[in-house]
Amino acid sequence: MDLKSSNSPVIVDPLPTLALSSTIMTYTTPKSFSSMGLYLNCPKKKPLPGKIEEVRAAGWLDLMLASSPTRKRQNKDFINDVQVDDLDLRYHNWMVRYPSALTSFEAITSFGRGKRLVLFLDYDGTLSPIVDNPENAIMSNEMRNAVRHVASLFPTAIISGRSRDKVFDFVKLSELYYAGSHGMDIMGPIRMSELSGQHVECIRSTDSKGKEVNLFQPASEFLPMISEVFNKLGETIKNIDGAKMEDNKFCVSVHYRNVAPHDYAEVHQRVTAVLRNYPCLRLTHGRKVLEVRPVIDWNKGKAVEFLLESLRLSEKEDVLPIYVGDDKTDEDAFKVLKANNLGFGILVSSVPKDTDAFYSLRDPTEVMEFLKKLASWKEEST
Ligand SMILES: O=P(O)(O)OC[C@H]1O[C@H](O[C@H]2O[C@H](CO)[C@@H](O)[C@H](O)[C@H]2O)[C@H](O)[C@@H](O)[C@@H]1O
Repeated sequence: MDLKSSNSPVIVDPLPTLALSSTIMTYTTPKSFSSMGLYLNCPKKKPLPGKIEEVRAAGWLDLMLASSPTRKRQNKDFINDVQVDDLDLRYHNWMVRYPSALTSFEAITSFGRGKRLVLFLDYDGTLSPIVDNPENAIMSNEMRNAVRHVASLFPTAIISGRSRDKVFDFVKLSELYYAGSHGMDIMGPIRMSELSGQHVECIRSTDSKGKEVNLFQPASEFLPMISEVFNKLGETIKNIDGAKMEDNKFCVSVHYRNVAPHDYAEVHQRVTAVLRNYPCLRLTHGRKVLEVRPVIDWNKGKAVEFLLESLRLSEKEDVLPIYVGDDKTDEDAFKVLKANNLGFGILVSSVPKDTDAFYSLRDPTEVMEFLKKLASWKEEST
């Protein structure tokens, strides 16, 4: 794939784009990119903002400050009941547009009757509550049992920003399909197109139980670059109190959940200063986390399409995919389901948010309740 080709699809990222200079490049862009049409032009980056005001002007600082507000913290900041009531009112108004998947359960199941459901689940904030230390984002046994139960009834996949290995270590269920690194590392079933001899860029492998599976890693040629940038970012943020790196294999997380808000701009500036030398990497924003990833046309939405195809469940009218997730990156999957009228997304949020999901759930506890209800419904209806 020619990186300079003007025919490449362009990623449309709703977040502010990274304001960077492309003057110095220490890393050579991989030349032998595969021919799947996933690789995009490495964008020319704008000059690096020098002052906090410029970080704010680019929209990042407000995003970082607003990221992942918890209900508890908001309530604490509010000084009178009227404002708390106002928040509740806004949430209730929002839920008119994005009704609870629990209270709308009957509508969901009557739509799903006679259809084959496929479940896609995000991990952090969906199956496990958001916690200060990413290493401690443990999934409860009750949630694991609920996921195991639905997976015995419907094809089920976890699609996470974490590395595939790490999310498997948390979930520990071999009966699921896993996509790590925001969908850039998929372990799924052998694709039918492969069996019929068509060329698909997957690696044949075996899972933890020795079953033959396919590995799809569209960003594998970025691995050396990602590992180099991981080290540089670690070095640059090491003396910012509370900042923490996480290696997600094909992407890198820079956590600032435990950083004092007055240092947020500093975190952003240092990260963007490193990235100015890597025009083939881009920066996105999650819940108190900056995420660095390759500029390829691949995301959680594409991973959903890929898995549906691998499972021979794409373009079938009797298939109903449901995606449950809490974060900005899950919106790519919500969009794919909505745009193609395939199925629907459920946003996990306790505050009003713009979303392409159809329904909402407040938190992982409600997600668990929803999964249990789905399992009971399926068992009762067969
Ligand atoms: O796609 P996901 O499975 O939701 O992964 C997205 C990021 O999730 C994790 O970070 C988030 O959860 C942490 C644990 O609760 C929390 O400390 C952090 O502030 C959140 O952003 C994970 O650690 C990241 O690497 C993922 O990119």
